[in-house]
Amino acid sequence: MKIGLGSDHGGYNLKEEIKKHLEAKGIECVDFGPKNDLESVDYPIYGETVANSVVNKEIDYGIICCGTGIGISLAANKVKGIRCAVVSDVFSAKMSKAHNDANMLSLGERVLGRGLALEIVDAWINTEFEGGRHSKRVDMIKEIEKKHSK
Ligand SMILES: O=C(CO)[C@H](O)[C@H](O)COP(=O)(O)O
Repeated sequence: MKIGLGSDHGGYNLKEEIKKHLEAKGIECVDFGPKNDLESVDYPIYGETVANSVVNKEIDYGIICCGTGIGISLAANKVKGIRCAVVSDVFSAKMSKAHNDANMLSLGERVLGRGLALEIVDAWINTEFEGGRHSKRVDMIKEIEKKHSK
């Protein structure tokens, strides 16, 4: 499994913690930046960059962070084919994969402690999409996307 990571300055430390955590498990990570949190950067750039890499199949999944997880997820979700879930609890992390087939996860460094954030990451990467009745609903989301991308 290859995971792309990105953040803004507000999510930088959490991105670094997630990278350490995943690499310690032998999971390959591609870090799309930023390289430090010394300056303020704009989250849409990093949300879109990681999202592009997911839809281009250069990576399997994306995990992105900003202060709240919200802004960067909104940017990622503008990329056709992305289903990015902002998550703050383990149950929603599991459901975002099992029911919604989320291909990106977004976390807020100013919302979550490190321990919970890493539990959420583990729950998310270890959960599979269940398919079945959920496939039809995910397909309906894709239809909406098609309708609005003309
Ligand atoms: O959470 C975020 C977007 O949803 C950003 O990280 C946050 O807005 C950055 O704020 P500031 O420039 O004040 O550090």
